[in-house]
Order: sequence, then structure tokens, then C-alpha cells
Amino acid sequence: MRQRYPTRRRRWGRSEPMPLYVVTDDRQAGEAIAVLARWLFRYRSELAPLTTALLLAGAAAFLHHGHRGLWPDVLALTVVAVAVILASGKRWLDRGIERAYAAVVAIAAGGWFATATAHGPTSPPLPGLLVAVTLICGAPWWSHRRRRSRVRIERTVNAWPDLAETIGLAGSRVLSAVVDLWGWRARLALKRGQTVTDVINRLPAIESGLGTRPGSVRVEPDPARADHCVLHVLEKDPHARPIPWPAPTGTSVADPVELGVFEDATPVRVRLLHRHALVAGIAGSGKSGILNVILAALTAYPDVVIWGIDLKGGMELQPWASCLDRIATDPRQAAELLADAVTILDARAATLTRQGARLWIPTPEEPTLIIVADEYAELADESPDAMAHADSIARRGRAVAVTLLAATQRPTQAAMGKGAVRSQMDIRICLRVRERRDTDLILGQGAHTAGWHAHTLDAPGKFLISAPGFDVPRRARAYLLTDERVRATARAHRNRRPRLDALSADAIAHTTADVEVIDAEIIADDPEQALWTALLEAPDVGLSVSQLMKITGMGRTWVYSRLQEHAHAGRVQQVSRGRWRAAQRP
Ligand SMILES: Nc1ncnc2c1ncn2[C@@H]1O[C@H](COP(=O)(O)OP(=O)(O)OP(=O)(O)O)[C@@H](O)[C@H]1O
Repeated sequence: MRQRYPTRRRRWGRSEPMPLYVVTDDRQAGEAIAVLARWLFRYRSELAPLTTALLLAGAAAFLHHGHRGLWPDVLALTVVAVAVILASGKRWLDRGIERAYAAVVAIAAGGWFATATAHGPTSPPLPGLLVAVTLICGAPWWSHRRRRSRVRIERTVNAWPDLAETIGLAGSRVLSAVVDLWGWRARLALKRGQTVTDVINRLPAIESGLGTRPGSVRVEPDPARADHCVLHVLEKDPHARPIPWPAPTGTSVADPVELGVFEDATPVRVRLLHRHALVAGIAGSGKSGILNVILAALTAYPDVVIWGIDLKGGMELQPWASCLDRIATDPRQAAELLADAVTILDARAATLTRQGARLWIPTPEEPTLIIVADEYAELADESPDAMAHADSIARRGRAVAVTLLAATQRPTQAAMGKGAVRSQMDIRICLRVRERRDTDLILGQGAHTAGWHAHTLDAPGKFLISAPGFDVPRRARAYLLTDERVRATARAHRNRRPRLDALSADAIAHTTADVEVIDAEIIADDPEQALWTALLEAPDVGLSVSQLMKITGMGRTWVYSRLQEHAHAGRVQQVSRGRWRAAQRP
């Protein structure tokens, strides 16, 4: 009983006034003083401006009584204090505004103290002035966010032993705590036998115990100690607002692509070369947003050819059409495209074997081939052939630089669990999911238990990434490209796109052979009519500008200007870079 009494008393705060006790013995006065002293100690930070004012008044009264001639010395000390703050205050106060505040407080306090020493602290207007200066200088102090956070941490650290018991982490200790930009961080030492998973499983209880908003506490394991972890409390959400896309910095597909930023403001930079990637999340979670960020970066590189599969009828990838070498918009085209990718893969593999090399190193002349597939699960449902090819690419494509970037809304067992595709995905980007088990489906069995809580991501574009170098669950938010930015970026990058290398192009030459048949069938009496007929009858992959020049017998400028007119009127569409066909065909 004697042990529990003081423990409970420690928890009383402003919101929970101390209950009324009827105490019958003489210790009442002693208890009241002890409670008052504890209260003063607990709120010492908030009371600091008042305490300083009282100390100044007391000291001034003392000096005025016996040593009033010392006022010039007080003034000189004030000048020295201000000089020290301005010259070397950076050691204690890293922000300029804080140092300026400290200097102003020193001038006000020193000035008042010197005057009060000379004339007496009670001589008017000095008492009123002291009250005014205390309130004016106290206001920034009371409202200062970092000070308040520091005080809150101190109280939390003191209360941790009780809190730990309540939330089921009894025996854990706070080793250190610091305030950071968005809240505070504490290093925890766990009781022997406790693990980071125990802490992760108690996250909602910790949030409740700390009185923070749901979803505001993160736990990061300590790579060096299984019985240590870092607790990160975010008082403000660093990802509350969309983050605009900064222009890409890389020059080659070998450079990492910057997807967004983590909560500590470090960029999420991931290398796509020789790796397959999966982007998954529910509708509206921001998959297309992430594809846009990746495409905006990739289309700037001269050593990557991009093919697209978009089973939403080309809706998602259409803005990038002028930068894509090829687009498939239905399951049949998708199967053909993937079959061609496997042909390229085989041709490259055979060449590498002949050369005794192991890796296809991309250059602008021999680019890497990345196949961007939106709605990947649809493909699984509608084209088993396509899945067989995708499986092949997933297993054998890395070394020869033929890789997949798949986005899916439904990480179904059929699409993700079977075959090699999911297990071969080196980079997994998990946006918001509906159910916990979807996290395991995307990131791998056991991910949810290990703290990858994708179901708690609460805004589009927020994601978790599991990839080489990213093995702890850290929340990030992808950059956002507006539609206008997507169009402008595609326009800026379209003339820099490389073509497939001769080896790969020859391996799939049959695709262009289909197109040649059409060339022969069109008669170019009337160039306008010939152009339109050709566009109407163009194959799914479209016709190139040089083919249209041949068919119409007209020059490049004429063909371009007619195509622009048709495109402007919505009559033709650019199927992929430099390939056109009529928007609606008979
Ligand atoms: N990184 C981001 N930051 C802020 N908002 C975003 C971000 N990414 C996407 N959004 C917003 O979320 C909405 C849905 O995004 P998006 O279309 O990318 O989702 P999706 O997962 O592709 O959806 P669907 O599966 O229906 O195609 C859009 O209005 C977009 O503006």
C-alpha cells in the first residue's frame, strides 16, 4: 500500500485535479508543502519567467539596500552576457531566432536589474515594468514548440516505468530522448526476453498511454541490439501535404530513382537497373502516382527503352505514349509484347553466353528494357499466356536487363502467390491496403507481424518500401506530379528516347513485318485520303512517321502537321513513341 500511494500521486496532472483527502493526522501541513513543492518542480519550465522575475526583484532589493553603487557593474555584466550569447551562443542554441530572443531577454533583465539596484525595485514604474517585461518576454517562452516538446518528453520519461507496466512492456527503460523537427524520439532498452515485435504489437496501447493521435508512433529496431529499439513519436505528420516532384538528378538508368521522402525528410532513392519492381495498393492509393514518378525519371535516361502494358485501355500510360517504345492495351497485345520481351531476353542471353559475360550493361546504344505493367492482376485473370511469359522474364530477365515494373490493385494469390513473379520482385512498394494479409501478399509472409502496417497508411502516395537497403518499415510519401507536369515532362523527354539495340530489334523483327504488308496495300493518289486510310487500317502497334511518309509520298513536315491536326481534333492517337493510328477504327 505504501508503495502504490506515491505512484498514483505522480500521475495527477492539470486535467486531473488532486482528489480531496480527509487526513486525520498532523502530517497534513507537511503533505501540502510536499505536494506544492512537487507541483512547482513539475511546472518549473512553465514557471521559469516568473521565477526569474522574482529572483531579479529579490536580488535588486538586496543590492539596493547595501550596495546600490554597484549598478554600473550590473550593467557591464549585462553587456558581457549579451556579447557572449551573440558570439558563442550557437553551442547551446542552434537557431538564430532563439539566440536573438536570449539576447533581448538578457538586455531587458539586465537593464531592469541595474535600474532597480540604483533606485530600488519598488520605486515606480519599476514594479509595473517588471510585470510587463515578464509577460512580454515570457510569451515566446511559453509558446515555444521545442521547449514544450522537451518538457513533455521529460514528463514521459519520468512516467515511463508506470506507463510501461500499463501497456504490457514492464521492465523497459528509456535510455535517452531527443526532440526533433516533427516530435521526439526515445531509445528504449527492453527487459530481457522482450523483443521489438512485442513493442510493435503494443503500438495502439503505447499511443493511448502517451495520449498521442492514433498512428503517430513508429518503432525502429536497433540493428546492433535485439533488446533495444527506437520509439519515434510524430506530433505533426510530416507527410500531411503532397510533396511536389523535384526534377530528376540522374543521367542513367544505373542511377537511383528518387520516389519521395521518408518521415525524417531523407529521400527514398532506389535503383531499378537489373531489378524487378512491384507497386501495389488499393484503388486510389497512388499507384499511378508512383508510376508517374518512375516514368518521369526513366524517360529522362538515354539508356532505357520502356514498353507499357495498360489494360485500362491505355488510360494510365497514354500521357507517356510519346516516350514509350510500345504500348499494349488489351490482353492479346500484352501477351505478344511479353512474348517479344522473352525473345529479346533469349537473344541477349545467348549473346552474353557467347561473349562469356554475365551482365548486360546498358548504354544508349544497348539500352535496358523495362516493361511497365499497370493492373498486373487483370493480366493474370485475362491472359494465362501473358503470365507464362511474365514468369519467364521475372526469373531470367535481370541479368540481361529485361525487367518488369508491375502495378496492381489486387495482389491476388493467383497473380502474386503463384509462379515466380512475386518472389522475384526485388523492390516492393506497398501503398495502402485494405486488409492486413494483403501486406503479407505484397511484401512477403510475416511482413505484417514484423511491423509493416500498410493498412494504417492514411493518404494517397504514402507507402512502405522493401528493397535491397530498405529492410525496416519506414513510411514514405511519393512525390506528386500533376497532370500538367506529366504532359510537360513527356514533351520534354520524347525526343531523347533511344531505340532498341539491333540485336533485340532483329530478334522481334516479325512485328514490323506485319506493318510492311499494310504499306503495300495503300495507294497514294490523294495524300490526305491515303494518310487517313492508313491510320484507319493501321495495326495495333500503329504506323511510324516514315511509313506514313512512304504511303502518302509526302515529306516529314507535311505528315507531322497533318498528324498534329488529327490529334488535336481527337481523331488519331499516338500509340507509342512515333507510332500513330486512328483513335476509332472501323
Ligand atoms: N504522392 C501523392 N501525393 C498526394 N496525392 C497523391 C499522390 N499520389 C496520388 N495522389 C492523389 O490520389 C488520387 C489517386 O491516385 P492514383 O490515381 O495514383 O491512385 P491509383 O492507386 O492508381 O488508383 P486506381 O487503382 O484507381 O488507378 C489522385 O487524385 C492523386 O492526385
